[in-house]
Amino acid sequence: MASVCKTFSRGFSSSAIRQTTIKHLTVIGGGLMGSGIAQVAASTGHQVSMVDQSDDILNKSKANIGKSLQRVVKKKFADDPKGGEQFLSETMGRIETSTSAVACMEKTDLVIEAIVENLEIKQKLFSELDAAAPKHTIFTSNTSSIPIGDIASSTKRLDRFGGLHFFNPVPVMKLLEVIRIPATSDETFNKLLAFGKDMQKATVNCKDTPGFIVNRLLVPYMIEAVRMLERGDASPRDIDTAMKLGAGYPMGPFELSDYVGLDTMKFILDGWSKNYPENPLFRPSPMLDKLVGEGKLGAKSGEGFYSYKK
Ligand SMILES: CCCCCCCCCCCCCC(=O)CC(=O)SCCNC(=O)CCNC(=O)[C@H](O)C(C)(C)COP(=O)(O)OP(=O)(O)OC[C@H]1O[C@@H](n2cnc3c(N)ncnc32)[C@H](O)[C@@H]1OP(=O)(O)O
Ligand SMILES: NC(=O)C1=CN([C@@H]2O[C@H](COP(=O)(O)OP(=O)(O)OC[C@H]3O[C@@H](n4cnc5c(N)ncnc54)[C@H](O)[C@@H]3O)[C@@H](O)[C@H]2O)C=CC1
Repeated sequence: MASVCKTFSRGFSSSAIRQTTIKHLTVIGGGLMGSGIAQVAASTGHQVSMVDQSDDILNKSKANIGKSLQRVVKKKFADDPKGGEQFLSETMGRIETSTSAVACMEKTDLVIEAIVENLEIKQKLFSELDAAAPKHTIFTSNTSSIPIGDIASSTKRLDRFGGLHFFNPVPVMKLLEVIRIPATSDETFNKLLAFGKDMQKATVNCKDTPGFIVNRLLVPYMIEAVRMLERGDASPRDIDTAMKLGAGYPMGPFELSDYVGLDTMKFILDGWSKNYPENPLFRPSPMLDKLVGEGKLGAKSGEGFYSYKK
């Protein structure tokens, strides 16, 4: 059921054959991830409703999308400023904002949830959406660490539920992990894979196992970096330099922590510590608790392991 998408601009597969019939999606959460997902969805021709808790937050999200799109335009339309302007205004024009997720359900084919990493809050949201959304609407979560099955259990549409795990920054990172729970139908899973292709991401399939693929490997590494600092083995700067120059990572673990957000890291650690109390890897981190307690959440708050204040 492929259809030709005529709205793409140059550099974004103007002749691409759309893989799915997902035309409208609702992205819930306009933070780091939600704004990136909304941006890429709109720039690949989808109509997007982006939802958050207040118009203030949504205005900031739209401003961030505008800045990120400028970077894309600078690169992709270096020799075509008019084309760049058109791409930017068409993309922004496909994004509408709302403070009510329920109000967006009527017209939506796909929900991507990217709110705070807390099971109870995600379940409450999805149970409300389940009552409001049309039968065909597929629900997904972008959770980093919560089992998709636990989130889906708050709904009656387990066959139309899956995980779409994007990576930060979404406009740059090429990977999308597509997760199925045992009840996810083949039809739903195939639609999610096809949607990933429409988003111009490379997809990998994964069962609903803790951390999926990337975070199963990344989280222990990040935890050990913080433990090294807590033990006084080395400074954040030296650990970051070592991993960049010695292991070829684009960012060291402390730069990446600040980029991901220390509040999100704490939600992940606390959640896994509750779910796997026997695993010493997930014991609380006094340093992380202190920083988050002081409101030092990383780049987004101006300070984390490093300072970003100008
Ligand atoms: C004991 C306690 C421990 C706590 C335990 C918990 C641990 C939890 C950890 C797990 C976290 C889970 C998060 C998750 O679920 C999954 C993730 O997303 S993990 C993060 C994955 N991301 C990365 O690893 C990013 C690595 N970094 C990079 O790739 C680069 O540094 C980055 C692209 C961010 C920036 O590149 P850099 O060269 O440094 O800077 P430039 O500014 O020059 O950018 C390069 C290039 O990219 C373009 N660009 C950058 N950002 C954007 C953007 N937002 N929008 C659009 N374009 C962007 C920029 O314009 C440049 O383009 P050029 O054409 O090259 O000029
Ligand atoms: N930060 C990262 O690098 C990555 C995060 N994730 C996951 O994505 C999700 C979002 O993370 P971030 O974007 O980093 O968080 P964030 O803190 O930047 O943004 C979350 C947004 O959700 C909004 N929100 C909270 N509750 C809401 C509700 N009930 N309804 C509507 N909006 C609500 C907040 O106002 C905030 O704007 C989390 O599940 C996280 O684990 C996944 C991949 C990478």
